[in-house]
Amino acid sequence: MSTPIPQPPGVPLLGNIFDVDPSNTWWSLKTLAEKYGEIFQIKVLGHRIVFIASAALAEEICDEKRFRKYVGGPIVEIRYSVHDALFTAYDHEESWGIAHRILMPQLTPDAVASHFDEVIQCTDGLIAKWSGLESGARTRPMDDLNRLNLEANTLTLFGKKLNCFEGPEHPMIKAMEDATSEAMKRPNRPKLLNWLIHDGKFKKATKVMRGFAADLVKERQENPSERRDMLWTMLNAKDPETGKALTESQVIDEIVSMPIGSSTAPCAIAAAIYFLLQNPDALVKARDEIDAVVGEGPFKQEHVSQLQYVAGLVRETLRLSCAAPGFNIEPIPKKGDESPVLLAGGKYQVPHNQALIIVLAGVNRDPAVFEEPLAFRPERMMGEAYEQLPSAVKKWFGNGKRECIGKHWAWEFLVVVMTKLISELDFETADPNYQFKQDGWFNIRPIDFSVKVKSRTR
Ligand code: HEM
Repeated sequence: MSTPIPQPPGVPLLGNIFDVDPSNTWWSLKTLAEKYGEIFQIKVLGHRIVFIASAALAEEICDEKRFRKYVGGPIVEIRYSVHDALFTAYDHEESWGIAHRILMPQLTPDAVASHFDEVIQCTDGLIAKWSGLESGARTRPMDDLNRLNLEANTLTLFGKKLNCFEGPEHPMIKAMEDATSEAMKRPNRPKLLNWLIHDGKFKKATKVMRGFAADLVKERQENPSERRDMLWTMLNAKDPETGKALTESQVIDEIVSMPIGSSTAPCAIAAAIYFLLQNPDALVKARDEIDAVVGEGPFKQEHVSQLQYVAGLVRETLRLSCAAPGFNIEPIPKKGDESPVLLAGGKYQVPHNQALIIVLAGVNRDPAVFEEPLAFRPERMMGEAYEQLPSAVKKWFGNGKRECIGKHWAWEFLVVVMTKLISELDFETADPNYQFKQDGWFNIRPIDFSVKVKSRTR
């Protein structure tokens, strides 16, 4: 006999519509995970969704022999903007393999390391801006970190300097926010309402994002360069397996997908600044390590792998911030077999085609794995201690075949930016009563988090 999957009581007809705040879905899911534990379900507009919030169950459904990525809900909606790109392709679409094989060589650890100087250059822009702020001025780190991310992403992958720190925010940042927020909200609204009221915003954001990508392509075509970067690869490389190249429209799809994926990284950095302010001991340890490894500088690529405490700090940030808050899984269909899928050795049962969403806020804080799961302890994310953790609590970049293709880019960016911020700036909490809360769409960031920042006093 299986155990019923817990579900909040809900209301007649509308089900659990009021249990999930449409403007902060992931915070609602975190709250439900805290209440219901390892597994729970909700029903909205007749759809049942099952959420997984423990390390053991996440480990089980990350088994690629039984389960695969579920392309549904918001991921299907954002296909309006990027079609069958890497992030949005269905399992059966050939486009995924073609794009993956073409683009992967540009995102290996070595390829990413070759852009070290560019990431430093972009980060120097941020540091100059922050150290030039008037004494005592408050700033919201998220705003400038979004600018830094777009600047670094566009420069390293597409060879274009945007000068994002100057003037008003680049329109791409708002367009990504608008498109992803719309994609998250659409599945829970009646179709007619989407069409009547919300299509306009989605179309406008998509036009801005695709226009941004088209301009990058046009500029490169009009000014051919020796640079063999991601953009060159997108425009020239062929899939070694099928011999196919990306079509013009697919190039735009993949260009747009990169800054959207990458916009998770600034969310993690903003959270790391918060965690360090709350944990001054960790800041001291990180500074001591950076001072010992990099010293008076210059900071070089070969230092990155030596910064073990900073690496632990970045991993602990990814664990606790859940900057990418979850990902979707479904059972691999078996021809002619519609029998229920058993979880935890039969303790739970779900239909053969049930969408399962991993809520990392539950998995990453599972008390069965972590002592004091809410404490920020970079040490548990270093060396042997880290190696021994179950793989389910290290899924901040997703799972298996559909794991984040930008994970090495993200890692380099996070370690380099954190190292420079820690060694060159002093942060102070702007509001001592600030309560950490996050919101967001495809990624989550601290809400209304402000700091005071100045050059480091040595
Ligand atoms: C801290 C930073 C990042 C985190 C935590 C993160 C997390 C993730 C996760 C969890 C997935 C899997 C999504 C799913 O299963 O539906 C994913 C996929 C993806 N990410 Fe990232 N990501 C980050 C940075 C980046 C960067 C820097 C890029 C681009 C340079 C990127 C591009 C992508 C793409 C294209 C996919 C789809 C991959 C595929 O299905 O083949 N991400 N990411």
